[in-house]
Amino acid sequence: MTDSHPPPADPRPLSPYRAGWIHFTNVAPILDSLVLPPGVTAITGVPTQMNEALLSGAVDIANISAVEFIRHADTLSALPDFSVSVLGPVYSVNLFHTCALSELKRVALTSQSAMSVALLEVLLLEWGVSPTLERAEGEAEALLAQGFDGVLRIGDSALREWYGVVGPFTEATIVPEIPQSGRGITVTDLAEEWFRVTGRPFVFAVWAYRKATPPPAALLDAMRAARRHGIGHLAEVSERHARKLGLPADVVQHYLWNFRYHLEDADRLALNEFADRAVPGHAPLEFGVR
Ligand SMILES: C=C(O[C@@H]1C=C(C(=O)O)C=C[C@H]1O)C(=O)O
Repeated sequence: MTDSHPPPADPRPLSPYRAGWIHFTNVAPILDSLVLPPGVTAITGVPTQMNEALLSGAVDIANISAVEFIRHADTLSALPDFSVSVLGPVYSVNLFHTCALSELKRVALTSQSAMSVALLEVLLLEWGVSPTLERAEGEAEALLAQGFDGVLRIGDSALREWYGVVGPFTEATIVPEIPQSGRGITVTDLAEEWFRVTGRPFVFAVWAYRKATPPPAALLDAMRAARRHGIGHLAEVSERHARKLGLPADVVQHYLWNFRYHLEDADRLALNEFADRAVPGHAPLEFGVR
């Protein structure tokens, strides 16, 4: 008699399972109330750090820049129903500039983001310009004063800087017309530009995992419960983050309810269109476990 056991019915690894979360405010409605199931651990960081953590194998699943999912579509799968997308403006992926878009010569890039840089490259083709692109950290306004004519910023600091340049205002001001300039600086929202060019949503992040290590069902259940709770308590989430960001709660609440946290057909079509433009020859995009 050998001491062999039948293989487990569910081949997904039970533990330890490692997650990497980009914990910008825009993911707060999913992550703030997430209770990790036993056997799952999580680290946090900015998009480029979580992209690297997933690709190097330091974590098994992460919400990563969608362009890295596209570039590594041969080894990565994405959850079929989670995303950070918008239809139209996003407010936190901004090009701050002091000249017309068609006259850009020198643009500072953020080193926190892969997705916004890839989106900017697609849009530069549309605008018919090819400025030099350099990584440079710091406040947009300071970099513009140092000789850059465009500065790309994302996430919480971009949201705060946008408000600082074009504010103060209330939610009532954003909806009919997004305030776009102040103090000699224009703010171009890259997701709004993508919508103007394609008429589609823009998918910034997906929850991707290496095909060999799909997430346990308990983690997916916990993520869906956390998302239901977060979206159901958006006013509280917004107030908490507004205090941290130093922004009015109604502006933060508008920022958050504007996101599409469920990846739907329109988002997949948009992701495929972006993939074909930004990463020609990419492997087919695969959406895995439910
Ligand atoms: C829209 C944003 O979304 C984030 C932007 C990402 C990127 O630019 O690589 C990655 C994940 C998203 O959560 C933002 O932070 O401003």
